[in-house]
Amino acid sequence: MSAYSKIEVSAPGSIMLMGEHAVLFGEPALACAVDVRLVVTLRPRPDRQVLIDSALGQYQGSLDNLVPMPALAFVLAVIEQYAAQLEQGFELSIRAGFSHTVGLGSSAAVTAATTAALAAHAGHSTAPEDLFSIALAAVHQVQNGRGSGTDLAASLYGGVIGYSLAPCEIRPLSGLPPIVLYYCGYKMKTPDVLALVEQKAARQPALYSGVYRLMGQTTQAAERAVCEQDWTALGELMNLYQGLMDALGVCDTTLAEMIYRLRAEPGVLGAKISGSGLGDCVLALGHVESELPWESIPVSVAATGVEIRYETN
Ligand SMILES: C[C@@](O)(CCO)CC(=O)[O-]
Repeated sequence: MSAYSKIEVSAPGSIMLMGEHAVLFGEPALACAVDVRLVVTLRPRPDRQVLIDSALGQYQGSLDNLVPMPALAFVLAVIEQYAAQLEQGFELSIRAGFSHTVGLGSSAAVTAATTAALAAHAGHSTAPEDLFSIALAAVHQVQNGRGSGTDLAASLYGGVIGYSLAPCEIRPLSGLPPIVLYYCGYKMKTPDVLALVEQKAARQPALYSGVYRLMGQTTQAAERAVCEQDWTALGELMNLYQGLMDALGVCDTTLAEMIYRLRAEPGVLGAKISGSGLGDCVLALGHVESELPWESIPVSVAATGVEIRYETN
């Protein structure tokens, strides 16, 4: 029997500040954990049953026979990583303090929190570097090998990070000035956007490589700006990166309108798409005074990543 009656893991949401797309081609990225959290609670069971209760659906299965359910794909992919090593099943309850439709990294947060809960239940290391490789394998399983893991790293480690995929490097950075996220009202799934960009890149491979290299140089300069707390430079680099995302083909009329409207605000230092593009969110650095017609989400950086609490009775 387990020595605990409950394991509670909370993981923060996250946003991509820079490095979108290019990070998948070896360039650096910048991301941060944000102050909205998702909580996964695991209660061990005496048998090998797996019960999941979440806003995305209810699930009932067994560690020996995990039936796919698309709405819970990330959670089930993590469970699959541990199933053979677990003696006892469990009940999992998932509660998010933020919507999974806006670009706050809810898939990364649920993957990070579930990985930590199952590692704890299996008696494995819960050090972020150990959780990271398992969580990334689960993401790759769901997304056919696609996904940089930038948002996962931000959710697991917390704070502001510089990130590179291969070799994997997570660099903790200092704080950020105010950020506001605006949701455009629709989004396209990241793997679908990546597939579109892949098609375009296949027609102009040399030019796309050049754009990814420039994106990498821009992100490196942005990481220096964050280290030096030079927010004017960071804002300019965000605008530059946005131009490169437009060149890749992931901007559209609504996102462009939002970006130019935000840049006209006196308190805004820079504005760009956050995430894969073709919908979802625009990120503005600085203060926005005017009422704008899009859902706004003020963001503050979450200093802590995944937190694990055991309860005994
Ligand atoms: C487009 C992309 O770079 C960011 C999506 O938030 C994909 C990834 O990093 O996995």
